Amino acid sequence: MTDRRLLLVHAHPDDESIVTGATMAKYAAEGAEVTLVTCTRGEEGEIIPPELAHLGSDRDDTLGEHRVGELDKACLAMGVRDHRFLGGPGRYRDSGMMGAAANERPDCFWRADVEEAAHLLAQLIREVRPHVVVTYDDNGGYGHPDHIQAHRVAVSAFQKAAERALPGTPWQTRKLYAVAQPGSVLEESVERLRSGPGPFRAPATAADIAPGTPDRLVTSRVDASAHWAAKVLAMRAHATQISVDGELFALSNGIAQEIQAVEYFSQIAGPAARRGPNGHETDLFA
Ligand SMILES: CC(=O)N[C@H]1[C@@H](O[C@@H]2[C@H](O)[C@H](O)[C@@H](O)[C@H](O)[C@H]2O)O[C@H](CO)[C@@H](O)[C@@H]1O
Ligand SMILES: [Zn+2]
Repeated sequence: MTDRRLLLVHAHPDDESIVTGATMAKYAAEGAEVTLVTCTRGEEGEIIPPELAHLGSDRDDTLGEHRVGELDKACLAMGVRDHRFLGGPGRYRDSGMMGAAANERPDCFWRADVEEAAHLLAQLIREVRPHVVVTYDDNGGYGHPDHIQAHRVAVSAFQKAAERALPGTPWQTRKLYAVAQPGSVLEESVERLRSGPGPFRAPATAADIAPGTPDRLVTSRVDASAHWAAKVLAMRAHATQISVDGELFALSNGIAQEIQAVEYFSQIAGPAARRGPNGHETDLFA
């Protein structure tokens, strides 16, 4: 086992590539052990290529299995060799966007027992013994129920894994982070996209992309520029969810976004980050 082990908790197959793909590729390339935990198989996703529309939850309902294959290709592109589905493939189903009928399904992640799911994740954490765990902020980044639930489960599991009361060998992960999108970075990106959206729709405001993270809460800036190409390949693997054109991409909503190889994080728990001259730490393992 190396002395740098990173575990990431993501909600759907595509999130890992979109928001942490460059960071995962960087650390994997540098010899760290990178474990990806995905909470659902993305069964309720929209489908971009018309020829795959039949996979949808309102038709064959086989999009989940298809996205498992997309995720395998994305992991290959990032050099990530350890991937798990929380509770095993299909244990928790994609809940759909907030307010969707799929939120009411008893098997959806949004209706999961958080402590039961956290116990499953804590067992994974004790097996992997990561130095760093990455998840989302308490709004799930943009309010998607599965992202919010992933945050809740990850925070609870981070604590449970270290509890001595639980049977097994405790493991105290050193640092816990949330993925961040600094508001200032988002605004600058939207300015560029408004005049150059490529083949996609220009965002009217930053809110069209994400609420953004207050800059003061952003602790870490990982520059994985050398791994930008790996991130692009990983994003292209998620062809039902993501369209890529040069340095731009769009989800099924068609709104242009930039493919960034500098990825940001907010530390949630662990020893305070040592900040560099621009106010950020640059290595999650520091
Ligand atoms: C990045 C992410 O979390 N994608 C989720 C999300 O997909 C969005 C959803 O279908 C929305 O309706 C679209 O407008 C948007 O373009 C999509 O990115 O929610 C899906 C359903 O829960 C999920 O499968 C997908 O991975
Ligand atoms: Zn998602």
